[in-house]
Amino acid sequence: MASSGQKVVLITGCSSGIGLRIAVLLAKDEKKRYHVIATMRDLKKKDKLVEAAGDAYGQTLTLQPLDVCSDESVKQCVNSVKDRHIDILINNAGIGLLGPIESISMEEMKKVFETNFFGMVRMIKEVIPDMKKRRSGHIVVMSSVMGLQGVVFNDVYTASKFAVEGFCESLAVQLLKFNVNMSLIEPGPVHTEFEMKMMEDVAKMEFPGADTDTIRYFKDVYIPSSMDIFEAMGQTPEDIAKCTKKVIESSRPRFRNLTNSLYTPIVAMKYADETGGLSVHTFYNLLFNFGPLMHFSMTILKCLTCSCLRRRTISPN
Ligand SMILES: NC(=O)C1=CN([C@@H]2O[C@H](COP(=O)(O)OP(=O)(O)OC[C@H]3O[C@@H](n4cnc5c(N)ncnc54)[C@H](OP(=O)(O)O)[C@@H]3O)[C@@H](O)[C@H]2O)C=CC1
Ligand SMILES: CC1=C(/C=C/C(C)=C/C=C/C(C)=C/C=O)C(C)(C)CCC1
Repeated sequence: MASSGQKVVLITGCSSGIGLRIAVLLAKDEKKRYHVIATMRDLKKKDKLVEAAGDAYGQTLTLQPLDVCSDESVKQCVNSVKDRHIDILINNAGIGLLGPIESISMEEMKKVFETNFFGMVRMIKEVIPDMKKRRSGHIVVMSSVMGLQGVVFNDVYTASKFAVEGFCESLAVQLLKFNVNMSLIEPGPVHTEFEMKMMEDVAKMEFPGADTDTIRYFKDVYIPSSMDIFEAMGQTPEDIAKCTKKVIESSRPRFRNLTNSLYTPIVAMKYADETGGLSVHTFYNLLFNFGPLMHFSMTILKCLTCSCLRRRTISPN
């Protein structure tokens, strides 16, 4: 149970990756300012978290089952919290989906929206009545740079994160009237199981319904370039956890928080040309004309990220 003065933080999707690291970092806060309710849909997967939490487990960190795709599970979990008092909700649970849309079933696409978008909405709907009543609270959402800029062959995942962005941007205004803050964290590539799960899915894919050219562009052009991007730009889940901690500890938390300054030019490009042409053609060229030279284009990207742009992101340290 939280002791007085401690902030209650509920985090979704703590069995691995970013959620696990945020839970551990907050639970190990040296001033013990947080009581972390780390949730996961299958408690059989708790070992990695329990081990990483060490002494904090059972003290500043407790576990609860929570599946963001189930109304009942969300209700049960929030009801299990003393007085339903949650100071900070961190919506982290999410899944990826990669590949030509011709090969992806509608069921798979709906699952991505059910988890990434409706899962977040379900959580927020459950906690805001109490936060509004108390005139205090902070909702943090793990969005993505793919919520700001579309990326080829990530069509459905990107769409789910765009939905997250639109929803939160709209709700943030109303919540501010009740002194409830809303913050989006916008990571680029992060080395977690997310990356592994997607690559495993791709290896198994047979691409029904897709033509040979599309399959070739996906497997021989996109995948190697994407691996280069992960290698050159990839952050660790610890980096994202540190950025998230900074955001929740800020006296005036920002709404959007890029974690990787290398992405700033990509996002800026979108706002530099409202017709969208600059983004579409730059991405086309980077992938199809400079794809084999991706290492080289990564260097250009790094040069573009000058110090004034760097100031606009939150460094993990
Ligand atoms: N890795 C990356 O490159 C990036 C990731 N993100 C976002 O970060 C978030 C975390 O991803 P990351 O840590 O990388 O990936 P992981 O796959 O390591 O973690 C995802 C977590 O979400 C959980 N989850 C999935 N479905 C549900 C559900 N229905 N209910 C509850 N939990 C669920 C998973 O649980 P289980 O073990 O049960 O499957 C797991 O704990 C996601 O929202 C993702 O979109 C954003 C930008 C980049
Ligand atoms: C930037 C960029 C590319 C890839 C970006 C990738 C792979 C981003 C991954 C982001 C993730 C994993 C976000 C999770 O939410 C391409 C298309 C190769 C073309 C050149 C520019």
